[in-house]
Amino acid sequence: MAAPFVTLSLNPAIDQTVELEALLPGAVNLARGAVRHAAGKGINVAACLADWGAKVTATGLLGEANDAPFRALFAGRGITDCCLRIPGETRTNIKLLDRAAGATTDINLPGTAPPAEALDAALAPLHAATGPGTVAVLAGSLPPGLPAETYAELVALLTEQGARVVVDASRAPLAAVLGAPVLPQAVKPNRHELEGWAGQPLAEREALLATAQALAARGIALVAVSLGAEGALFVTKDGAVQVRPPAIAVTSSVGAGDAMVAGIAAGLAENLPLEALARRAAAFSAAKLQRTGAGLPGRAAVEEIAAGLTAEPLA
Ligand SMILES: Nc1ncnc2c1ncn2[C@@H]1O[C@H](COP(=O)(O)OP(=O)(O)O)[C@@H](O)[C@H]1O
Ligand SMILES: O=P(O)(O)OC[C@H]1O[C@](O)(COP(=O)(O)O)[C@@H](O)[C@@H]1O
Repeated sequence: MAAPFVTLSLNPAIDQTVELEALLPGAVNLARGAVRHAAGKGINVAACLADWGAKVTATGLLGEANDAPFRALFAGRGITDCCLRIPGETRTNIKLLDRAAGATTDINLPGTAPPAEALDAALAPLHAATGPGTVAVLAGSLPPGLPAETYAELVALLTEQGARVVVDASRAPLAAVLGAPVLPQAVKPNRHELEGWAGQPLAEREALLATAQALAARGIALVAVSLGAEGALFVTKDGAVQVRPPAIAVTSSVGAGDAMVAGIAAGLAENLPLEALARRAAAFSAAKLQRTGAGLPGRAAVEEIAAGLTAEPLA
């Protein structure tokens, strides 16, 4: 039977989070400590959905030399592990938490080029886990050597299989998805990614909204534009809302976007109306911000946060 949720992670990562009093570029920085987590966009989405209580299958590529943290995460969360192991290591991305500035500096490595035959072998379980009603999440960068059209082609194939497809990508893969004849059900660019696609700054909310509305008018059912501490815009062809985050202490913003993607996927699976879906997605992010590493505190806590949020209608 097809899984309700399937994620694809072609370029996952181990996130090494290094905590500093203050980041001083060009100087010797003494860290308070460091932690390592299995991560990457699709993996983080799978962890959040599993913590929400959903049945999730994780597909994609993992380096066989350092897959222990991923195996532990899948086992701990009850995620079905259908990731293909390939020779070598999954990349390590560095996250520098600057406590004084309250900011995170991300250093994301390119990842390792997979062997030629690996892509088809990795995609077979994705297709096997997909059927009518599946929500398929394609998230994160592509490793070196994979064509920019990889996600765009998958959107068409998975849609043909009856899935609702959510894409979280940037740069050339995002442009390919947005320019393809078959569009996904939902996309979640952040401001920077949407500006990169539009080829111009989108400083004002009106410009962001107009760009998102143009994409929705072309046939993407939900366009979510995440704006960090300003929250996010959620746009359909029939309406638009902004949800602002609750006042909470931020432990780590790494993975907040992935949590939002998971919330969108959970909302799509239940056919939630725009306002409820937006509050759920923002609540997933808010719940994630209170912890380092992927995941949520559990469904009841997330629902409580969602109940306290307001979706402000936009003209
Ligand atoms: N510093 C922050 N304070 C409050 N909420 C935040 C903060 N950073 C992120 N969020 C929440 O997480 C969501 C996703 O974060 P964002 O940084 O926009 O995504 P991405 O990680 O994809 O760049 C935001 O829409 C917002 O709801
Ligand atoms: O696949 P990319 O674009 O290189 O990003 C990978 C990085 O993004 C993350 O998934 C976090 O993403 P968000 O902060 O946007 O939610 C990290 O875990 C990972 O190191």
